[in-house]
This record gives sequence, structure tokens and C-alpha cells, in this order.
Amino acid sequence: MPTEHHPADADQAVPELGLDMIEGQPVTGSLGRILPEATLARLTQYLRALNAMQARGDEQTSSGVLAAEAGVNPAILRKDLSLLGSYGTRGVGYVVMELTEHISKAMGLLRQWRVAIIGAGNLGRALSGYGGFRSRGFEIVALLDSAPEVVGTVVGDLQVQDIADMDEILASAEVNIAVLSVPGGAAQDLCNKLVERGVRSILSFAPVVLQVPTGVNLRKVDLATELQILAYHAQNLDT
Ligand SMILES: NC(=O)c1ccc[n+]([C@@H]2O[C@H](COP(=O)([O-])OP(=O)(O)OC[C@H]3O[C@@H](n4cnc5c(N)ncnc54)[C@H](O)[C@@H]3O)[C@@H](O)[C@H]2O)c1
Repeated sequence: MPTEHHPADADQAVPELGLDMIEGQPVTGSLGRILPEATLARLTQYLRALNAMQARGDEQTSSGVLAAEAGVNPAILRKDLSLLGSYGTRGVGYVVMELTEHISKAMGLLRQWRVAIIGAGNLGRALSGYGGFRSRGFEIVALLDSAPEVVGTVVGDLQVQDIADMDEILASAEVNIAVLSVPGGAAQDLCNKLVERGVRSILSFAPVVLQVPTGVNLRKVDLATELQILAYHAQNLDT
């Protein structure tokens, strides 16, 4: 079992953690390496578990407890945290607040991200009405649509704006992340326009493959794919 050091000790042992999050660029670890996608996904699980610990007043935790609450193997957790230059202390473990801040900093979550949702249909309206983004550092600052009957309607504290005014809206609202919740046929054109206007982080729900140039981060959410994978596993359980 690897020795664990307190994060405060780690700061002394590793004076320059080298954590950096450049807008639109992948997160890099203590050695300046890009963190693996799987590690990034697990870091969000650690944060969720740490937030739950904070909510119930736990001040310290161990890699074993954190791993169990995050649903991850403890050895993998220690390896992930070592990529951030973060170490606990054997017998003491991690200070919950410090580790939360450490992971949040590495992931670029100590700043507020300004999100525009393009497409104010069923999905766009549901997303913009969800209160859980703001507390995690993502503020929905604009909701845009092209349909005349949708533009001007109100969702929560946002009024749907006309996509024709996208340029001014992106600039004035200082948008740095865009969410595409439009039909597949409209997605690539909108994606191109967003990139042309300097948006370098795009999350798409559209059921199409989108092309973006180097330097733009595109992520896709596809519940249908997840369901199909579940169906495959369910079928194997039945046989
Ligand atoms: N990835 C997933 O898991 C998932 C789940 C549900 C829906 N979807 C996809 O998300 C998208 C939205 O689904 P929905 O149910 O909200 O559809 P919807 O028809 O209710 O809403 C789409 C909205 O996009 C607007 N729109 C169309 N073209 C536009 C353009 N060029 N500019 C701006 N707005 C435009 C429409 O006016 C409409 O309000 C669809 O592509 C759907 O397939 C994905």
C-alpha cells in the first residue's frame, strides 16, 4: 500500500503542483500531462462523494472511505490523486475541504463557467430549469432558439432569445460553454457558428456526429447509446 501524506505536507514536498486548466483545453496533472478521460470522470465522482461528506460535517476521510463512497477501487483512487500531486497522510488521510479544493482547482471548477443553451425545446428547457448546475460552477446565462413561437417565452429566470442575435448574445453574456439541444440537422451548422465566434467548449445532445477543429472540445451525451449498452448487458444476464 503506498504511503499517504497529508495534502499540506504534499505542498511542501511538491512546491509546484503544476495544475492548470486553460479554458477549452484538457486538464493537465502535476507533471504537465493531460489527465486520462477515465481519471477525469472519476475525479467528478470523488468530488460528489466529498461534497456529501462536507454536507454531513466530516472533516477528514481516508482513501478507503472515499473510494467506497465514490464506488471506485482504493488503489485507483490513490493513483488518480497522485496524478494531481495530491497525497494524504497514512493514518490521517485527507482533509475533506482541502481535497475538494484541490480537485476542483485541477478541473477548473473554482471559476464560474457561463453556459448558453441552444435549442429551447423539451430538453433545452429542462436543462435550463435544472438548479444543480449553478452550485457546481455552471451558470446558464442564455437560452436561444429559432422558432418564433418559442423566442420570447420564459423558462425560469431566462427569456428565450432569438438565434439570429447569437453573435451579440454570446459576446455580451460572455459565454464560454455552449450546449446544443437542437435537432440533428441543425447541429453542425450551429456548431460551426459557435466555433467561429470563439466558443471552444461544446456539449452536444444532438444524435449526429459533429466535426470540430483542433483546439475545440466537443463532448456528446447520448442516452440512447447508454440504453443500448444496458440492453446488451441485460440480454447477457438473461442467457
Ligand atoms: N442525447 C440524448 O440523450 C438526448 C435525449 C433527448 C433528446 N436528444 C436530442 O436533443 C435534441 C433536442 O430534443 P428535444 O426533445 O428538446 O427537441 P425539441 O424539438 O423539443 O426542441 C428542439 C428545439 O430546437 C430548436 N431549433 C431547431 N433548429 C434550430 C436552430 N437552427 N437554432 C436554434 N434553435 C433551433 C427548435 O425550435 C426547438 O425548440 C434532439 O436532437 C434530440 O434528438 C438527445
